[in-house]
Amino acid sequence: MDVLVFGAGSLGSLVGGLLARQHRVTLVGRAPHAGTVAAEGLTVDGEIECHVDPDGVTAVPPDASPDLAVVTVKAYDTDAAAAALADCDPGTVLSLQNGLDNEARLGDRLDSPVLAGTCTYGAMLTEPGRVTCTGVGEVVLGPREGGESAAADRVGAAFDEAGIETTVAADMPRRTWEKLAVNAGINATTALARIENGAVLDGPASEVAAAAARETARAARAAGVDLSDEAAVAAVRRVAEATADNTSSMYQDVLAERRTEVDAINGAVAERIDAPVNRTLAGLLRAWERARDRR
Ligand SMILES: NC(=O)C1=CN([C@@H]2O[C@H](COP(=O)(O)OP(=O)(O)OC[C@H]3O[C@@H](n4cnc5c(N)ncnc54)[C@H](OP(=O)(O)O)[C@@H]3O)[C@@H](O)[C@H]2O)C=CC1
Ligand SMILES: CC(C)(CO)C(=O)C(=O)O
Repeated sequence: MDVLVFGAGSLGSLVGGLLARQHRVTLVGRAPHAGTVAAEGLTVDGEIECHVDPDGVTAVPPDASPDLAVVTVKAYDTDAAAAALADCDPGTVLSLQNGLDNEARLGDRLDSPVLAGTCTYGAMLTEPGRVTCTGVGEVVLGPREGGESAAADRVGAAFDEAGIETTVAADMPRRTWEKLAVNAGINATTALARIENGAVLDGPASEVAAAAARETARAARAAGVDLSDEAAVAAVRRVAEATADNTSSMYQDVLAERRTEVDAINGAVAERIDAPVNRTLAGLLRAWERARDRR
């Protein structure tokens, strides 16, 4: 399969690197990483080790016509990704991003079928040309509106062939909302309290995380998706246990003084229903981002 990964930072480099063991892959990322990949290849280390030779570029090549485009930019860059992909008319598009509405935004702007995906692999770009796999997880993908499709089966088979743990699912709307509940519960709570994921399992942070997850489940049900409060809270606890020592991506963003994905996570919940916990978490993170922008 001819695969173009749009947004070759941490996750895109890991997924693209693993896919390159079996497929022709182009990583679209930033300098100097893209140049190093083009000149010297990409090294994957950590829980998976390999060295592969994908193409590395800083823009979608004018003659690109990929069978699959995997979108791995941060949620706030999704519209720009869609604009950049419009000209190359990918056979299928797959979002592996966190947050709500990424697939809808891509679908609104592209003619290609857009698949939803969730990913529990952990990735960290450590230097140009090198990405560390910090956790082997699973990719779950399927049609964004649910059900089955030949495109989802093809992409699932291609990921499988490359040795990526993959499930093709017919219930992506529920799974996307469940992942949102996990991120709504863990990310902002850990970023604001400056704690590792495991600290939401008990103590003062646990009720904040559970309340944010319950509100997310309520927003899911308002959108016609069957996600119970109990399932959402159980998912937060399961992930917090499995990633107890992790610094969540939002906490990492705050530590590095980077913009966060709060708008697509807690903000997306608070936009849909009256959700005081998510509204407060989003408000505090946005206040921090505003102060950061002014520094
Ligand atoms: N890292 C992880 O382990 C996991 C991440 N995710 C999700 O995956 C998504 C990506 O996360 P992550 O990989 O950590 O983020 P990164 O910031 O590491 O990667 C995104 C990359 O895309 C680049 N990019 C953005 N716009 C363009 C463009 N127009 N052209 C070329 N490159 C571009 C960014 O560059 P720049 O920063 O210069 O804009 C950055 O290098 C997020 O939604 C995250 O929540 C999900 C599961 C695990
Ligand atoms: C699952 C979790 C919470 C792992 O840290 C994550 O997706 C993130 O940090 O963004």
